[in-house]
Amino acid sequence: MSQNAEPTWTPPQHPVVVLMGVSGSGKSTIALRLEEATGWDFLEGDDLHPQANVDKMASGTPLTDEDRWPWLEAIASWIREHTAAGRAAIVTCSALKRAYRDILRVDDNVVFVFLHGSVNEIGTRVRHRKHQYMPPSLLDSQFQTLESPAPDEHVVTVDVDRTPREITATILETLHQDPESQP
Ligand SMILES: Nc1ncnc2c1ncn2[C@@H]1O[C@H](COP(=O)(O)OP(=O)(O)OP(=O)(O)O)[C@@H](O)[C@H]1O
Ligand SMILES: O=C(O)[C@H](O)[C@@H](O)[C@H](O)[C@H](O)CO
Repeated sequence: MSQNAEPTWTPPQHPVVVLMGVSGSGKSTIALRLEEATGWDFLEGDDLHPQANVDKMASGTPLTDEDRWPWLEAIASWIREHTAAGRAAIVTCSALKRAYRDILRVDDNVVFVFLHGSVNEIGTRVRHRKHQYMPPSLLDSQFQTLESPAPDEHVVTVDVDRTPREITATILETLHQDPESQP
């Protein structure tokens, strides 16, 4: 794990954790584990894609910025409701570009966790899974679009070459939550 935040960084008391990364990096897998461990509200960001976006991806065409803006705004609204209410939460969203993350970073309660892996490693995973609409052929464009978080974004980066349990424990420790709370 590399923690890009300053050494003195303390997690917010009621964080909204955005699990980001390319398709197949493990966002949903880790989010479900975090949800089980913490009981925090959970949004699968893909559930807010309009049908046109889903159809486009299913046909093997990458989304454009224009396709993504309204989707990102919808996720940001959900995040804002939670930070305003002081409710901790977990969200999955690819958030591939900095401009996308800037929309989601509604205030200091938002903590991005970047699930980082190589195209080979994640490629093997997506070829071996079944997904409702996302074809493995779109993985290259996901990596081409990805802007790795810059140090000043204070994103927590976690390598995905470990078990989901280990990755989740690392994230819980970073958030000052009990890693033993995982079922
Ligand atoms: N740490 C891990 N080790 C091994 N396999 C993993 C790990 N994390 C996830 N996987 C597997 O990799 C595949 C992709 O994971 P997952 O669906 O959670 O990714 P995702 O980022 O949510 O993908 P998408 O954005 O396309 O929905 C799944 O088959 C999952 O079981
Ligand atoms: O920004 C994007 O291109 C999309 O969010 C994709 O990442 C897909 O939604 C996801 O990978 C499928 O699950």
